[in-house]
Amino acid sequence: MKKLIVSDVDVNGKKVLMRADFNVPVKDNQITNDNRIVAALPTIKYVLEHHGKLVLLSHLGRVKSDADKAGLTLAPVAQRLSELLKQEVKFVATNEGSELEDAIAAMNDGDVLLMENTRFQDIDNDFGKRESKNDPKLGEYWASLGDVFVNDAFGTAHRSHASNVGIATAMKAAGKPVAAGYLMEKEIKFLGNAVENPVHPFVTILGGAKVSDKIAVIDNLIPKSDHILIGGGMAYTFLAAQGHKIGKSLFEEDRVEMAKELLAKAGDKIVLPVDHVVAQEFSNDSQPEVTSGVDIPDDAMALDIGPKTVQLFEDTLKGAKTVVWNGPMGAFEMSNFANGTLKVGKALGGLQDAITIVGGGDSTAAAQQLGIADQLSHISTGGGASLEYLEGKELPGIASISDK
Ligand SMILES: Nc1ncnc2c1ncn2[C@@H]1O[C@H](COP(=O)(O)OP(=O)(O)O)[C@@H](O)[C@H]1O
Ligand SMILES: O=C(OP(=O)(O)O)[C@H](O)COP(=O)(O)O
Repeated sequence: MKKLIVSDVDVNGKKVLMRADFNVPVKDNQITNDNRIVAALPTIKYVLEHHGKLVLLSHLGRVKSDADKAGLTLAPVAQRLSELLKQEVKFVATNEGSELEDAIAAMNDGDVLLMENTRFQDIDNDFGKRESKNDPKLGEYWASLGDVFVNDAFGTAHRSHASNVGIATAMKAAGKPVAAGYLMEKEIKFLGNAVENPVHPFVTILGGAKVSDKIAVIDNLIPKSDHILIGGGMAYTFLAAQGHKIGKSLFEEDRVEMAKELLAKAGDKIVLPVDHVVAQEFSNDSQPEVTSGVDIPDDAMALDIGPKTVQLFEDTLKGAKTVVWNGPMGAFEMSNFANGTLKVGKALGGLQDAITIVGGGDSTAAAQQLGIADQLSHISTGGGASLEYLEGKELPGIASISDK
């Protein structure tokens, strides 16, 4: 079904609400990779050049308590966006109430404003997670601030939250247009083409840290994939399910049963690490050691795949024609544990005539940091979103955009 695109709607003089995915890696309030901000620029520029009043919304990280707020403010994003646009981006340090409403009322055509992290609404209220549980009243409130809603947050499209689905639902109920942005359009086009008739061998590579989020996608990827390589923080729940010792490695006990079922269903399609780079602590100062086999000492945690695993993954990737990769193979932000991610990325870059897709905020950052991004066919801004899209699922963020 064809979706309404931002260029299909009149934005001139209108208050344009735009949901972007500015969930960028941040350390000590410094953005360490601005890929997701850069990816939103075409839509942002379109609205500004066509004299809209642009009101931006995004989440950043996962807000569980007041203590998280200082580290998860969107203020650094406003600053970076302002540098990229070479124009002031007004940052409003709240996302509800008169301060925000007054700031929007004061906007001129061509102005841009960013409100504070939408997930600050996940704490300190009677509803509970108002944003992440899609409190309809919150969606209605945000929708009341604009004339048009543009959803360009592909990275968040697998979530049904107030700032994407909630606003869209309320806008449509009020007879206002809900359009996709250019990034959303581009991602759907590329991923759609890649998976409609994927050329085999089709290899899926999964890693990263969001185990409980992403383990479920494996079920639907088993029939589509010839091989599923599992590394990074994702691997240890599977190794534990096989009865291996995993020491202090990342582990989600309540996903062990699911891991067992997936292993039984996938047979030898799932390829797991056979050795690891371990350390005593989650720190680059902690002495790295390579294990001789698959078991991990009780006092150590695995922070990267080991050299035998790198070889195994490289061998499995040989001849692959379509590869989808989400999640780094280790804690690549620390130089001692970046080798597995680098080698797997290089193996992808070296494939002949293959479609290679990397998705996710951290995976993209890893590919860029390690200098392999330009060797890949497509860098998707969505990790979980691209995986669920590839599974064939209808993503709620996309479904809630108006049809043409
Ligand atoms: N073995 C590991 N132990 C702990 N964390 C890991 C491990 N391997 C990878 N990670 C972490 O996973 C994070 C990225 O995971 P995730 O958010 O799922 O990826 P993406 O953002 O690309 O979708 C990185 O911050 C990385 O440090
Ligand atoms: O970074 C994101 O997902 P990703 O890590 O799967 O790419 C999105 O911004 C969604 O964030 P969430 O997984 O906290 O809902």
